[in-house]
Amino acid sequence: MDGLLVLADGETFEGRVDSPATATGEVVFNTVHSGYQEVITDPSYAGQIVCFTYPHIGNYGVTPADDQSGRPRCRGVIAREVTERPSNRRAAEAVRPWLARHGVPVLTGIDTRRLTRHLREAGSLCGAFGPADEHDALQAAARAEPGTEGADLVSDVTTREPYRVGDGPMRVVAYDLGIKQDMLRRLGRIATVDVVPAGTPAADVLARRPDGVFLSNGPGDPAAVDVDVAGLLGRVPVFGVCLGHQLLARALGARTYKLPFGHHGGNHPVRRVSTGQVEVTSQNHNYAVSADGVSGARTTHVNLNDGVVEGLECRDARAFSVQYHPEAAPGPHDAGYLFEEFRTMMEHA
Ligand SMILES: NC(=O)CC[C@H](N)C(=O)O
Repeated sequence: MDGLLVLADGETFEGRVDSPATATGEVVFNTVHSGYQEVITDPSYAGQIVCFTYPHIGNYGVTPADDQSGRPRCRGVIAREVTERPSNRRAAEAVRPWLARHGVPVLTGIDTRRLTRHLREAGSLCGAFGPADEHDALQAAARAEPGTEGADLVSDVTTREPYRVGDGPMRVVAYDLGIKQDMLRRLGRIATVDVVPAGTPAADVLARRPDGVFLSNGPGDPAAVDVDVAGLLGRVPVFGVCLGHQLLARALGARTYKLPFGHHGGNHPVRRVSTGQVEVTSQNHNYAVSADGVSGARTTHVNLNDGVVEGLECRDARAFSVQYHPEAAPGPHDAGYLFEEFRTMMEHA
């Protein structure tokens, strides 16, 4: 049926929707060419509608091994075209029925290039899409949507009970702030990992006598997420990724701020300051760390597109973090070495 996306600033985009269901959330664009399933099941996208700039998704279906959590996490999916029937006969399911089964609306046929240009110029905006004859209701929903600003979406995605994965030689406690499965797979190769809920006190974590603590990715505004990182610093090695990077930086005195439209893709160039080497990275974040105000830490990685701080290290506290995703899923594996650096830090602690 005819569909319509209405943004909070009134901009509209005509397309097609599969059902009368509507989707409301902060609209972000992701530029990956493949890996739509990893993006859609990444809990970091909770509260958001994802627009794929790549014009055609779904051609290899969905496969459980690619899930980054138990189900799709974004509020809605926008793409120029979503394949009806995957060409990959090994696929467990096609994308459209998979999304329908999980209640995630799909909008296709819109001018995704014009939407992307608009978000780049206007910045991330909340929006709502649904049947084309519901313009006024969609505009009201878009304007009423709080988005991720100040939103603690982590509590919606974290585990309620601790659980254990992996069989590596080290002992790691990982805060589940919306943790991706491929992060757990990478950690599980270097450690036996106790995954704990977001609200776990630092004292409980330290009582497990870990060799290291991992702070995971996750949705929403880091300023709205309450994890006692300061209670860990100096007592145990800490490695943070994406939201975990932002929380570590805040515990070190840094300010976090919202980027105009974030970094969401698989080809962001990041320079490693110590070697000058450039890593092509997988990224998915709307907030960033301001370098000023960080005490006792140095910037280890910088984004070559816009100079955003992409990594920090606090040698005294045996803590380091990156804004981008070393586990990829989706995207390149250039930064996989960071998990070995975490293991080395724990071995020499
Ligand atoms: N992938 C993430 O951990 C995202 C971190 C944070 N929610 C942001 O948007 O910046």
